[in-house]
Amino acid sequence: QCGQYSFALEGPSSTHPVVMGILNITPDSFSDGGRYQGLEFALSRAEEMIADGATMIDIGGESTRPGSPSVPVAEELARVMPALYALRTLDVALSVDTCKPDVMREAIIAGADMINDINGFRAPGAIEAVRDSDCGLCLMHMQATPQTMQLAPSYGDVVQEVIAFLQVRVEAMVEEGIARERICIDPGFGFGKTVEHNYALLRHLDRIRREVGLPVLAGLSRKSMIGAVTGRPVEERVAGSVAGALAAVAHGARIVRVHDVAETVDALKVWHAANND
Ligand SMILES: Cn1c(SCC(=O)Nc2ccccc2)nc2c(=O)[nH]c(N)nc21
Repeated sequence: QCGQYSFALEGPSSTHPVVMGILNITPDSFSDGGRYQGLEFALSRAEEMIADGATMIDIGGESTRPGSPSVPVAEELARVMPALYALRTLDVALSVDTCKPDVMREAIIAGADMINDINGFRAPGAIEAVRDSDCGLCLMHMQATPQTMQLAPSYGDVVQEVIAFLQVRVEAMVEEGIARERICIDPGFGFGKTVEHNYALLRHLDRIRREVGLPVLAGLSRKSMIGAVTGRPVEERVAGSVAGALAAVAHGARIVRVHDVAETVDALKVWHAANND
């Protein structure tokens, strides 16, 4: 199972970017109450995203909205693990979005193909939890914590500081025995950045890829950086998000994390046809 991460990045995806569909399983996505209906929903949503062309799915059990409270590990496991077991029968690479070493460990045992840690594997025990496996690891930049990151984001040179953070974290992981080719990097759009910071990072994504030397994952979908320039509320940000995904791929992203899979896949197909002979 873990090997599907590398497969997702090679094969047909070596020339085409990977579209990773977002599957939120936070309680409000169990809006109809029961966990079972939630699982039914998760499975049908995953099948829909695969049919629409997603080759990876990101399963997240903890909301990371600015100011959101942290979820106890038992609760996060109770949300993530049933979904992971339900989805691992599908022909798709599975990414689990968590910062907790205990959740990482269980997710890997259950066959997760990638661990997606918005905290850059900085929690005590996080690197140990993922070391003895071969699953992919997404290393994301965040300034401060979800509780404080949007209070007053500040940088001297945001691109240089994000590059430096990623380089230091990659070296720390390699030092602790993590194979470098398991890692993809992510500037963390919206995690302790102003709109201007986010667009500077997007414009210089290729420099980030070159200077850190690893595949880039970009997650702009429906975020406030899209809303800020379109004036659209979250549910009306599809066109802006698709444009953001194209821009990210044009600037070197290998994986784009999106809500609107069908629209993004179609746009990337046309983009590819227009830019590759
Ligand atoms: C788990 N996760 C998230 S959650 C935040 C989010 O989607 N907010 C949001 C969603 C919809 C509307 C407004 C904001 N963003 C990233 C990312 O950019 N990269 C990686 N690797 N993982 C990520």
